[in-house]
Order: sequence, then C-alpha cells, then structure tokens
Amino acid sequence: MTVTSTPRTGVTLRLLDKADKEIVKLDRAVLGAFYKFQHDFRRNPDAGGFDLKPLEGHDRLWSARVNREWRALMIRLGGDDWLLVSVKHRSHVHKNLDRFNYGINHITGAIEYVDLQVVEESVLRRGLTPPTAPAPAPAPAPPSAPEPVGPPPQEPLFGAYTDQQLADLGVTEPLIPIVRKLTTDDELLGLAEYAPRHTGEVLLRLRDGIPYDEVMEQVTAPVAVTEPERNLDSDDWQAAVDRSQTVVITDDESLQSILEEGDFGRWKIFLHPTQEKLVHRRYSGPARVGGGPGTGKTIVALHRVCHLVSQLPPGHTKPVLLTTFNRNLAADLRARLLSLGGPDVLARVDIAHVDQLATRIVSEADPGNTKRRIDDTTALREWRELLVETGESRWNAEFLSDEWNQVVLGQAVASRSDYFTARRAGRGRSVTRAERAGIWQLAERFTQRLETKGLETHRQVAERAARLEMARKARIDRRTEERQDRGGLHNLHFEAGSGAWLRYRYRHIVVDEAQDLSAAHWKMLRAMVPSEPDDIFLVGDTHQRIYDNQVTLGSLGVHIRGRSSRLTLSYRTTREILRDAIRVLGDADYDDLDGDTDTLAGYRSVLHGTEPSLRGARSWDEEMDLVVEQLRAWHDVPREAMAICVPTNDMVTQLADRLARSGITSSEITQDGPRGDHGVHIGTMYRFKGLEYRCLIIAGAADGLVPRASVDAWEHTDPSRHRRELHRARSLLFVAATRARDALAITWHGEPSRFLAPLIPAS
Ligand SMILES: Nc1ncnc2c1ncn2[C@@H]1O[C@H](COP(=O)(O)OP(=O)(O)OP(=O)(O)O)[C@@H](O)[C@H]1O
Repeated sequence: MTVTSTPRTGVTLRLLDKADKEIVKLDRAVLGAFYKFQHDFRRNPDAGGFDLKPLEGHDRLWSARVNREWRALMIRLGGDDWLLVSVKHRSHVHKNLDRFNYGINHITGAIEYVDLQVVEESVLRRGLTPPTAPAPAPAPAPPSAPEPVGPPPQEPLFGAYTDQQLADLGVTEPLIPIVRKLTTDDELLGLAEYAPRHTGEVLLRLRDGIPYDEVMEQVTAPVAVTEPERNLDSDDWQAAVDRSQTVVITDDESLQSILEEGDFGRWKIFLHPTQEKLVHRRYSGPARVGGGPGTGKTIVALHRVCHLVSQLPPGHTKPVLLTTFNRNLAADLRARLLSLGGPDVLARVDIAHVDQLATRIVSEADPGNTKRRIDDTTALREWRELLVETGESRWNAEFLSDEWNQVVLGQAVASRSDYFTARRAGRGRSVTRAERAGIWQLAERFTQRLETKGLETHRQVAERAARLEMARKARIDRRTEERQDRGGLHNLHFEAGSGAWLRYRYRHIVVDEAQDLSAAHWKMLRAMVPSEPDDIFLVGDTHQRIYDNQVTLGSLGVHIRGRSSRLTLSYRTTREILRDAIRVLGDADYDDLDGDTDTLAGYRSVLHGTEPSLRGARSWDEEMDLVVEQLRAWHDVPREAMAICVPTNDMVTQLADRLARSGITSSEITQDGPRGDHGVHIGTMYRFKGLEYRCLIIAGAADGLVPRASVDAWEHTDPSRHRRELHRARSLLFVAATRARDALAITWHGEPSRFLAPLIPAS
C-alpha cells in the first residue's frame, strides 16, 4: 500500500558533522534511498513506513527506516527537530546499544555523537594497515625529512596527560579510555577519522609536541563557550544546536552537494567554528582575516559575501563587491559563489579583479581612451630601450622601473617637487637630491614615451583610478555635509540605478588575495565604499605575497587594527607537506599588512599522507625523466588532478614536449587558467596562486633557478632589494608547495635550491 502524506510544516532535519562522511561511503542505491528518505521525512515524520522509534535504553536516540536494509539514527532534539547522526545497516542497529554515546561537550558546547565500536574498529584497522595516499615514485632512496619526535612504539601516546587535562581541552569524554590505549600514529589517525572534529584536532596537536597550554590557547580557547555559558545545562539540546557549528540544517540542495561532491562539497556546508564566527560577526570597520595556505580564507570570504547579501534590503542592484588580484582568480570566485549561493546571491554581487575595476573607472572618465595596457615585464623592456636610446648608465632599468612603480606611482607623486620629498623607506640604496632630479627627468621621458606609443601600464591605470575615485569620494562627502547642514537626507550611498548620480559605488567590499594588492588599489577600494560597519572585509596571507606590493593599510585609510583574525587549520594540505612547506620559509619575517609582523603560529592540519619526495638529477634532461616517472607512479590519480610547476616559460614548453613524447597529455596554465581541459597542468610558479591539485611536482627547484641567479647580483649593489627578491622567491616556492593536497614531489638538476636546504639532510 502506498501511503500519501500531507506535508507538515516546522519539521527540521539536521545533519551532524562527520555523519556525512559515513553517508557518502554508502553505495549508490542506498544513497538514492537515503536522499528520498530525508526528503520524505522532512515532509512528514509520521508518515507510514519510517517505523520511527527510540532505541532501547536511549530516550533521545531514534531509528527510522531508510529502506529494507538500512536505518537512519537520529537524536530527537525536541518536538519536530531531529539531528541525523548516522546511517547503519539494520543488523548493526540493535546490537550492543551501550556503544552509542552522545552528549553536549562541556568545553565547546557542541553536540557530539560517537559509536565507540566504529571508532575502536577504525583505530585497529589503521593500526594494522599503512595509510592510503598516492605513492611517490620508486625513488633511489630520496632524502626525506626527519621523522617526528615522539615516544617509542608501544608506549601510550598520551600517557603524560591526566583524564581531566584531556577533558579540559575538550576531548570527548567517552573516548578518553580509547585515547589512553593509543600507541602509534596510525591508531591516532584512525581515531581522528571518526572522533568529533575537535577531539582529533586537540590530540594531533599534542602529538605534534605542542605544549599543553599552547594547545589550550590555539585550539580549544577559540571554540570554547564563553564564561557566562560555562555552566552549560548538559540537557539543553536546543541551546546546543544554536551554539554548534558542527550541525547544519539539511535541505535537498545541501544534501545533494554532500552526496554528489563528497569531501569537495563540504566547504559549503560545514564551516569550522572559527570560520563561522568570522563570517557572521559585525565589524565596526574594515576587518582582516589572515592564515596559512588552505585554511579556508577564500571559503570564509565567499560565505561572508552570502551573509552580507542576506542582510541587504530587497533590490536589483549589486551593492557588494567581491574582488581579487587577477582575472583567473575572479573567474574562480564567480564559479564558487554561484555554487554556494546560487543565482540569487550572484545577482547582488559585482565580481571583478582589481585591474578590471581600475580600467572601468578610467574608461568612465575618459571613454575615448584607446591605449593598450601593458604589464610590468613589458614596461621593463620599455625602460631598457629608453636607457639604450638616451645612453643613460647611472641607473639600470630594474632600479628605475621599481622606483617609478613603488615610489612615484605607489605614493601618487605628482610633481618633481613632491618627488624630492617622497619617502623611500625600504627601497634600499639612497638617492641624493641631484640624483632625484635625474631620475625624475627620466621618469617624465618614460611616461612621454608610453604616451606616444599609445601604451599604459596597469599600475598607471590603478593610480589614475585611485585619484579619480578619491576625488569622487570627496565630492560625495561634501554633498553629504551640505545636506546635513540643510537637515536633509544624508545617506548618499543609494544603490545603483536609484537615479542618484553622486553615491558610493558599494556598501560592502570583500577582497581575496589581499597581500598582493598595491597601494593604489587600496586607495581606490577605500574610496568606493563609505566608512561604515562591515565596509571592507579582506582575506590574505603575506607569506604568499609574490608581487612587490608591500603596504601599510592604516596609512591608506583602511584601519584594521583590533579587527584582525587568523585561521590556523589547513583543510588542503597534509601534515607532511605542510611541515616541509613551513621549513622552506625559514625564519624570514612577514608583515601583517599593517606595519606589524605576522606569524603562522598554530598553523596545522589533521590530514595525513605520504612524505614529500625530493630527488635530484644531473641535467634538466634527466630531471624531465624523473618527472615522467613520478607521473606514472601516480597512475591511480586522474591526470587533471596533477600539476607540474616550473620556474620558467621555456621549461613549460620543454616539459610539455617531453610529456607528449611519453604519451602524456598536458595543458598549459595561462593567465586565464589552464588552456585545455585535459591532461596534467603545467605552468610557471606565478600561475599557481589560488589553485590546488591532488598531486603536484615542483620541477627545476635548482640553484640558479629558484631564486634566479640574477637576484644575487643585488647582494652588494642593493642589499635591500636583494632581501626583497629572496623573500619573494621563497614565497613563490611556498605557494607552489602548498597547492598540493595529497602528494608533493620536488625535483632539481645540479645543486638544489638553497631554500630546500632545511628539507635535505646533510650527507
Ligand atoms: N570548513 C571547511 N570544510 C571543508 N573544506 C574546507 C573548509 N574550509 C576550507 N575547505 C577547503 O580547503 C581548501 C582550501 O580552502 P581555501 O582555498 O579557502 O583556502 P585559502 O586559505 O584561501 O588558501 P590559499 O591561501 O592557499 O589560497 C579548499 O579545497 C576548500 O574547499
């Protein structure tokens, strides 16, 4: 008999973090049945056929029929509010009922569920079998980094801590007896797979040798419930749900993205509590989110955009700007925002990269402008030609190009007399007044030269756009004051299309890859949005700065002091890759975009994989053979999920040829992203910003190439520039290494890059 049911309103079906991991492992037919189950259950839990009943001895844990063989386990939070915690074969549901544990964690206030039997089995399984990450090529004994220090096998891993200490860190209490028995890393990883997420994070951190107090400060404190809530009512499940970011309300769409995309769709559904806080917080002014690669900065920016859109009054305009460094990244943001928020969110958001914005503004002011835009490399060629033509030899083209970009354009120096007093802090070599006069004269000839040739650099456009926007802002502010004086309307940032000519362009601006924007970009953005709460939200990591655009935001009117936060848990990279990438950075200093220093303290991962492979060859030719060998060793990974990153364009071409001769298809990563859909992606290091791959090879990591040999020419003539160039080259390698999700291989020919020294044990 078919039972038809009348939909019931007010039924909520939620999903607990990690329950989805179990669900996606079900086979397709069961997944289909589960999808139908959750849809029908939300319409009416009382409809016949669910056989909804509490498990014996568990007043809150209920089972419901998914199909003949499978049952859903759900916690009844109250009334029609249900939390799905597991889907199990019916033969496993009614046995050994003590193994089901659920409760509210006293420290985090989160709802937790564990099936002790599943955890124990996972610990045992992981203890007996090796991890299953892609294997490195069968290398002739690759030099590998030292093993993590820890107690010898068979000693309990967490013997140094009392039960109370572990519970105070927020470790799930029913798991503590199993935690006590762990003696190997594989067992620990087995536990972390099924334990509540916070427990896994704490234990892996302790196992990394991080002192107890630091784990408390870095992992537990950010997600602990605040003091007034400390005396949690351990039975107030509704309050726990409101507090808990490990629970989401399901609807057909969110479920579908989990079922179809598996781990790749999780970012849309489960934010880490620290990510969640940043997304929904109200900021009194500009806010910055930092954090190492893969910590979800872009994910936070995308959720933040959805949050800001959800707060807008209805309309057909685009008062939110989402911007980033280049076209390729902007295209990626658009695709991800569409997948997260759908067309309705996209309809309220303007997505454009910073140079595109600048071009729009300049064209608006000067519609007849037909100049061709050139990048820094082409501009440098123009400088060289100018020097040859003028016979000028006091300065070289690189110095002049830098001076023009960073000092003249960077500080909006408009006249010769301004240039005499312009600050050149951090530019290295000092210049006398007479020299400044000479440099200014050359700069004027250079701009004239570009003008005559109908050329214009992106930096020039950015600088002009900044000036135009600042002038516009000044006019808006003047008008506002006038209206206020007359006691009239003063809120001038009407939405586009409202007919008001003078208005701010946006209400909210969200910036990704903030570390690479120039001073002119910031001035332009600052002038596009009124100084109000939630005006600018920027995410970026200065360890990944690969263009020479160091700024102090405060001096550009973007005041982030007191509104700066950092994410520390990497979702992308394994612990092994992350450890080596951090070693590449060495002990160089990094800024926080506002004149202070930034660190990667607390940066961590709970993912585990193989050790990065490091292999040297005698020649580039031999090295290319190593690359082919490595790709073949990753035979079980789709080609499109692999990439090779090299230092120069020539190497891209040569490698693509070599791969073709070995029967391996490849696609070059261009300025606009990969040129084709098929094959292994190959590109120079600069192209890897913002990308990620399952397996990655960094080839050509040789001395003289990383950093380029020419960089050392600055060592004595311009030590400051030398330092900056080394910094940048190091960051490039760091960015490249952290694009790998599961496996990383680094190769070189001749001597390895000096940045790899901490990874290669001295022979
Ligand atoms: N809460 C989450 N749940 C699941 N996956 C996540 C979560 N947050 C981030 N990720 C995943 O981690 C990876 C890195 O995220 P994202 O690109 O936002 O990091 P990022 O900090 O911007 O990195 P980078 O600085 O290297 O550009 C992505 O694959 C993303 O889907």
